[in-house]
Amino acid sequence: MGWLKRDEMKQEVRHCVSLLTFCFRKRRQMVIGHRSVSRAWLQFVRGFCNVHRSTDGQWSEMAGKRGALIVLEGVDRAGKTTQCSKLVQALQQSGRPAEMMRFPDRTTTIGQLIGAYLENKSDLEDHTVHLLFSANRWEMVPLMKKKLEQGITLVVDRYAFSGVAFTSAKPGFRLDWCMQPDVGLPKPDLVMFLQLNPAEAALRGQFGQERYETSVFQRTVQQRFEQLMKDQTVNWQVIDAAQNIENVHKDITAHSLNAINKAQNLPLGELWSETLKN
Ligand SMILES: Nc1ncnc2c1ncn2[C@@H]1O[C@H](COP(=O)(O)OP(=O)(O)OP(=O)(O)O)[C@@H](O)[C@H]1O
Ligand SMILES: Cc1cn([C@H]2C[C@H](O)[C@@H](COP(=O)(O)O)O2)c(=O)[nH]c1=O
Repeated sequence: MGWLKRDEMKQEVRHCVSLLTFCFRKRRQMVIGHRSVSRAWLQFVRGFCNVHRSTDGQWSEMAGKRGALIVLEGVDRAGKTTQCSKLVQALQQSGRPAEMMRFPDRTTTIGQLIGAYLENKSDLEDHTVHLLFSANRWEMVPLMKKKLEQGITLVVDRYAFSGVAFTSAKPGFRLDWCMQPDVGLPKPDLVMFLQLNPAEAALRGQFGQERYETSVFQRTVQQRFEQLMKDQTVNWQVIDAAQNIENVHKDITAHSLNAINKAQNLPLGELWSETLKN
């Protein structure tokens, strides 16, 4: 038998820990007097193997091995949601704890105001709605940090880059003004820009229903994203989103695995803290 690769080794260790946990739970039920000894032994085994199980039952590595913050960006209908779901599924299936988030998160009180605005059910002043989008990210920061610390990789459908690209596509909005409210957010370890011609994106499912879904506006949004991608403090990767779904997924997975490996021993950064200093 050949040597096990690092990931296969980790899988093996996780299986052993599962088995040991099961055995000791059974033993605990039988030998009540030795309960504390069994618990201590279990903790030792998990600590030794550097793994723990989160509340939703996923295995993850302990302190020092944080999850990665991975963001997918692009114009409307570029395929972000499709690819976020596929990536999370693939990571989970390979034993890497991962969860999806999306912005705007329309479930919160702030998110509901944004949702009504996007669906043209209400009107909001342009600066106000920009700040609401940003507040909708800040309200999720404690949860995001907690999950990353637990070793869970977060795959995020849009982030502050959409915030800046969409608002600055409106007349009278400077890029740096738009960036300011999001300075200091958790900095993504990787931002993948799904590159697709806005004209092609407009041909995909149900385009045109929400406020920003006009080809003219999306073309300006695309230009603003291109300006943001010049910032070398952010790890941007451009993905050809005109390929079929499986090939886009392959590209995204390769970049993500690389970012996950690199991020696990690095501290989480702060977005745009350096970029806007001068
Ligand atoms: N690579 C692809 N090729 C063709 N169609 C695709 C591809 N990826 C996604 N689609 C289709 O395009 C539509 C939009 O996909 P999806 O919702 O993933 O995009 P999105 O970028 O999240 O959109 P939005 O930002 O507008 O919510 C869906 O009907 C989806 O099935
Ligand atoms: C995060 C964010 C998004 N937007 C825009 C971009 C889209 O047109 C919608 C969200 O649509 P989705 O289908 O829910 O992805 O909102 C924005 O203007 N500002 C932001 O910060």
